[in-house]
Amino acid sequence: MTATTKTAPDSSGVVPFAARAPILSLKNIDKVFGRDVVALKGMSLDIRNGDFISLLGPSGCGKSTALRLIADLIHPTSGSIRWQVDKTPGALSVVFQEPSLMPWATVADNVWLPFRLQGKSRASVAGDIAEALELVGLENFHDAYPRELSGGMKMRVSIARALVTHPRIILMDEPFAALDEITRFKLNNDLLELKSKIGCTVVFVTHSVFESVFLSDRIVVMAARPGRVIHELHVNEPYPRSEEFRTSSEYVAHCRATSDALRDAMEEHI
Ligand SMILES: Nc1ncnc2c1ncn2[C@@H]1O[C@H](COP(=O)(O)OP(=O)(O)OP(=O)(O)O)[C@@H](O)[C@H]1O
Repeated sequence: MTATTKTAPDSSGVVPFAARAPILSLKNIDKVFGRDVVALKGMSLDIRNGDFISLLGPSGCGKSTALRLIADLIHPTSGSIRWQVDKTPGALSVVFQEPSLMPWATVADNVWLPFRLQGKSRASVAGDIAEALELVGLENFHDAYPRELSGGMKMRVSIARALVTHPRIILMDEPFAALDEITRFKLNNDLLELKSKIGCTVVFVTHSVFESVFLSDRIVVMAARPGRVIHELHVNEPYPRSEEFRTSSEYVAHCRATSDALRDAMEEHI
């Protein structure tokens, strides 16, 4: 099957996809590990300013590989990845499933890390650190240590660390998968609020149809063996999205369409 675009009914308030300026483009990417593990085949994706893109698909379809390629942590076997805007230091940041905080450092020192790696003193970026912690609701925890925080709070620190450099793109690899459902819902809501405040672009890896529909305006559905894009769905529903959206008929319709696309992905083998 070739990649298709499924477009959900239009609603007001969402910037049309075609009107968004491109930030980064993947063109016809192949990624082969070793001799014959084809993790990605012919993947193309335009990431545009303000997108919230979810990469959704079965285990092994190459979601994390795509994210690592975008983050420049690994390189494509063939194809190209091009920034369409200037890539300044801190223009891209990554949030992983594990918060991976330094246990010996305070919350504020953990958030300082990306600047520290750029050689900037903590004093010179104190305002940015305070702002990032306030954005994730941890303004009273500057001096706490990771061991004093819940799982959800640790993930908030990890998100603050990703935000602190004011990135153009935030890549998130199943950041909430290890959290309980209530914390996950809360962080989903907070992430959308955060995005509307700072206007960043997000690429989010998930296994969850429900999470992808709630958060995204573009859902890229991938199939495995070899990893590739088989559908792109647009969730043209306005932000902010509230708890009411989770129980609306529109949400249910998008979840059904996304489940159908995921079923295609599970059945696809070249
Ligand atoms: N460093 C590596 N060396 C060899 N094979 C790899 C490597 N990284 C990924 N792969 C393989 O590439 C394929 C895609 O892996 P990837 O982790 O990107 O999938 P995924 O969709 O993120 O899976 P999951 O949902 O289980 O995390 C898999 O077959 C995986 O085993």
